[in-house]
Amino acid sequence: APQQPPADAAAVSHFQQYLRINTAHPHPDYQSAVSFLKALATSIPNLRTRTLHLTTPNKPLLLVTFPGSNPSLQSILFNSHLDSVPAEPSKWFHPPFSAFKTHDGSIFARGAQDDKCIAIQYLEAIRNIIATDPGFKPMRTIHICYVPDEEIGGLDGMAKFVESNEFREMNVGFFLDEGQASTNDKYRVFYADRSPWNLVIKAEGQPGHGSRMFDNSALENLMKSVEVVSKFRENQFDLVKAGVLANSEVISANPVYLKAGIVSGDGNFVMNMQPSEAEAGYDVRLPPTVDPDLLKKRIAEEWAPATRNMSYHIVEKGPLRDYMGRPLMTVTNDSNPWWTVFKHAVEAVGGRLSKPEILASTTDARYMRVRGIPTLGFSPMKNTPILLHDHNEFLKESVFLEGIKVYESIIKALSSFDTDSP
Ligand SMILES: CSCC[C@H](NC=O)C(=O)O
Ligand SMILES: [Zn+2]
Ligand SMILES: [Zn+2]
Repeated sequence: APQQPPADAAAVSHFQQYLRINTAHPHPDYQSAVSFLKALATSIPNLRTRTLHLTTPNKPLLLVTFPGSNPSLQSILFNSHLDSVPAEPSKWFHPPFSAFKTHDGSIFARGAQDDKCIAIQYLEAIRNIIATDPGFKPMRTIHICYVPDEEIGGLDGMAKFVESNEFREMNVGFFLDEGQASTNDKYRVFYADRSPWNLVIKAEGQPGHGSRMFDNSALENLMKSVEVVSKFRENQFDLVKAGVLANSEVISANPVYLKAGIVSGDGNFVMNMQPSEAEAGYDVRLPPTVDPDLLKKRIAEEWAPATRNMSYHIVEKGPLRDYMGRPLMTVTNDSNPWWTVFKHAVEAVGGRLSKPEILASTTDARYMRVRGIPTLGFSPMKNTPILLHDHNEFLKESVFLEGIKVYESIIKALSSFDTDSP
């Protein structure tokens, strides 16, 4: 194996140890994850830790703090969620909680990209800064939070945290959350997330014998709607395929379930009965640039029209506007000083950023943006296939280590930046 400085080998080993803790839903081992991270943080001089229990004892939130020399300045908060989505071991080359490292340095594990890399990188970056300059003290206080439940919407995690006194007292000025891997030489950065809606459309209709022909059966009505939604989806997707808009800039409406039919005692569907009810579920995502009321009107008039005996239910899984009524987007130009400092810090270590993007999915960043806190999504992984939530998620150790250097630069720059944003 190639020679590796001991600090790098230790950082990689910490990453692997963390990946071996199974924090996948539905039974994430948060206790082990928090004890591990707490021990890792306390092995670094000057870091303090606090564990908060905002809901039940089995959903802890770990807060790591590096106190700044000027507590009157707004602090910086780095975030990483503790949980992962499940993995199907039989579909993986290496067991998903083994953190197996191949001869070419690829580390396979659920969470390697999403988002256990940044959890360890934040801490190792601070460790390196202090190792190089034992007298280093940030001017602004730096916090890292490790939160539960991001993958299931964050209601018992970040949503509760931002309501807490602990959070209010932190006086956060800038928030850095997870991003996504980039397949090219530039790092990606995200200034907004799409907002998720869970949409259920239901049809009711006349039941009847399977042999009868009549109008307005529930399934016939539902299938008409399914076609209409598919057509809308196709039009949106065509804009992406034509290169007019990015994936995350259109509305997606993907079918996730269909439910209909009469089930008999033996568990099979009854074949000669037309059901009186049928429903379809959609995962809908709205970019912050669209008007949600227009989509609601379309759903009411075209996707689930009462004239076809249809009804619908939307569960909005996140806010669309901040407390000032503005779309949830962080400014990425020089009018936002945090952006300028962040960008220069990435460039100072030879990194290049691609054009800021909207994230196609949803993260806990929305809970900060809704409070007007400037927030970027960033996970420094370049030349890396995008494998979050996929089988065989992996990250190369060289990419992981390079990310630590990027955070060293970001942490130093942001924590010593002295004009408070307006
Ligand atoms: C309803 S919030 C869901 C959050 C989840 N986040 C990551 O995948 C997502 O589906 O985007
Ligand atoms: Zn994530
Ligand atoms: Zn995820």
